[in-house]
Amino acid sequence: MHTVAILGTGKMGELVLAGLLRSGWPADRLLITARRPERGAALTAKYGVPVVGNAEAVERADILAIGVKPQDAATLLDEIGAKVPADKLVVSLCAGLPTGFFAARLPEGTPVIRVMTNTPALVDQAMTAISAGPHATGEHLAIAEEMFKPLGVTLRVPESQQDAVTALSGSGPAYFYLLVEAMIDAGILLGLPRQVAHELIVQTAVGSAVMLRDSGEHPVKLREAVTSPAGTTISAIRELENHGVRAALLSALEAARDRAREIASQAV
Ligand SMILES: NC(=O)C1=CN([C@@H]2O[C@H](COP(=O)(O)OP(=O)(O)OC[C@H]3O[C@@H](n4cnc5c(N)ncnc54)[C@H](OP(=O)(O)O)[C@@H]3O)[C@@H](O)[C@H]2O)C=CC1
Ligand SMILES: O=C(O)[C@@H]1CCC=N1
Repeated sequence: MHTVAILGTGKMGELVLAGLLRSGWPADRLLITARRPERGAALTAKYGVPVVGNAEAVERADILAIGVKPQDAATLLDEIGAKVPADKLVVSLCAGLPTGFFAARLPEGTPVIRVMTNTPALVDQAMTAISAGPHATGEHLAIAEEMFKPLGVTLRVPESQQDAVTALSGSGPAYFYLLVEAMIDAGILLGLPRQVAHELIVQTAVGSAVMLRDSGEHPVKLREAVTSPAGTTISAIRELENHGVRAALLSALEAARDRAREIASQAV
C-alpha cells in the first residue's frame, strides 16, 4: 500500500484526507503538512494523521499530493523540488498549473499527474478529472484513480482539457450554490418563511440532480416535461432568457477557463 502525503492541507487537502480515511486508507499510510502549526495540530487531533514538515513528507511518502494554492506552489517546489527522488509520484490538485510547471522544478523523470476534483468530495460525490503529465504511466493514473474513486466519480482527460474541466466541475459547485441561494431569496420575495424556502429548493436541487444522473435523459427533455403549455414554468423561463442567463453561463465558464490560463501564465 502506498503512503500518501498531502503537502498543504487546506480545504481541498482536508477533503481528500477525510475521503481517503473514510475509504479505509490506513492512517499510518497518510501524512499531512501545514504552513501554520495550529492548523497542523487541529488536523492531527481530528484525523489522527501525523503532521510533518514538507521535507519529511517527501522522504516518507510515495505519493506527494500538492494541495497548496497555485500561487504558493513555486515556493513549495523551491523548498522540496530538488529533494524529491524521481521514483515518487507527484499529484497536483492545483487549478491552472500545468504538469510542466512541476516537472521543471523536479528531478528529471519524476512522474506528475494533474487532478481536478471538487468539494462534493465531502459526501463522496466528487467529480475528479485526472491527466497524465510527464513520465506518468497507466500505472500512475491507476494509482491516482485508486485515491480519488472512493471520493466520487473519476474521469481520465487529456491535460489540454484541464482548464475547461476546472471551469466546469472544479468551480461548478459554486455556480449551483449561487443558484440555490438566489432561488431561496426568491422564496422570501414570494412571502415564504426562509426555512420553508430553503427546504423546498434544496430538495428540488437534489431531486433534479439525482434524476438527471439516474434517468440518463437529456436535460432538455427533463425541462420540457416540467414546462406545460401556457403554464407557470414557461413564464419563468421567458424571464431567464430575457435576462440572458444562458449567455451569462457561457461567459462565466469562459472567464473561469481564462483565469486558469492566467494563473498558469503568472506562475511561470
Ligand atoms: N477549493 C476548491 O473548491 C478547489 C480547490 N482546488 C485547488 O486545490 C488547491 C487548494 O485549494 P484550497 O484547499 O481551496 O486552498 P486552501 O488555502 O484552503 O489550502 C491550501 C493550504 O496550503 C497551505 N500551504 C501553503 N503553502 C504551504 C507550504 N509551503 N507548506 C505547507 N502548507 C502550505 C495553506 O496554509 P495556510 O492555511 O497557512 O494558508 C493552506 O492551508 C488549490 O491549488 C486549488 O486550485 C481544486 C479544486 C477545487
Ligand atoms: O476557485 C478556484 O480557483 C478553485 C479551483 C476550482 C475551484 N476552486
